[in-house]
Amino acid sequence: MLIGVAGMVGVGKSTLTRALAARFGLQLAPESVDGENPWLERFYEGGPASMRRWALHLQLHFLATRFASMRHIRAGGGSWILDRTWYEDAEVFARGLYEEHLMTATEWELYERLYAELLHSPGARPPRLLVYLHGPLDVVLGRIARRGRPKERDTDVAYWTALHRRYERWIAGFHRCPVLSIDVRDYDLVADPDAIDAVAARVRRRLEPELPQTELFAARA
Ligand SMILES: Nc1ncnc2c1ncn2[C@@H]1O[C@H](COP(=O)(O)OP(=O)(O)O)[C@@H](O)[C@H]1O
Ligand SMILES: Nc1ncnc2c1ncn2[C@H]1C[C@H](O)[C@@H](COP(=O)(O)O)O1
Repeated sequence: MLIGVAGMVGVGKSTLTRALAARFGLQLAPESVDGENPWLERFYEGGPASMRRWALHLQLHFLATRFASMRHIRAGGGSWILDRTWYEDAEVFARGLYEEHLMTATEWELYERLYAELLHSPGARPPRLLVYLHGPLDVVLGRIARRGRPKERDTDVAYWTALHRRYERWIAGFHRCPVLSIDVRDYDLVADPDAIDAVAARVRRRLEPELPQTELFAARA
């Protein structure tokens, strides 16, 4: 059993992923952002020139890390929740960098070839459900600012605006697994941790038709 949580940077994925993992007793697969990602700081640190310089390195890092994590998950079995999916890496971020001329056509072709191969791996079986978090750009920008990762705070708003638009387009055409879309203005886990109950109930309702003998949730519902 695998649930993916998807959405724009800063929208609230990690916060919700942790809360759902605790609520349902799922194992959590976090993203590779801090210590073990040597490319992210370099990517952000000098505006478009740095992005161009480090885009392919960063994309290969995320792709390799995400698929390594999926191999580990599939090998171990059990019930998992993912903080972001490989679909977003490739279809939102990497494609966006290419279309905005921050990756060359040759780099994109190489990346795409590798991604197409990885999609055939057992790790790439789609999640049972994708929980898609969305909210207006100003809400998301406010959260990025408040979270306070320095390099993100200093990144031009144009980058976030384009990414936000890409996310909206991407989810509109996403059909690889069932999607539960949640407007992040509907709950506030920071001010009210009990708000997880309502969100968890929505997730459970979406999963139940597919899990008649509930392999998950029964004990904790
Ligand atoms: N439901 C929520 N209501 C209000 N603030 C939230 C909510 N979820 C997350 N936040 C805050 O927004 C910021 C970004 O959340 P985070 O979970 O790190 O987002 P993501 O993983 O999508 O980048 C954090 O400061 C977090 O405390
Ligand atoms: N595939 C990616 N390409 C570029 N940047 C990425 C990718 N995946 C994640 N990121 C960045 C965006 C944020 O700065 C951090 C963490 O993302 P978040 O949505 O806050 O969990 O990594």
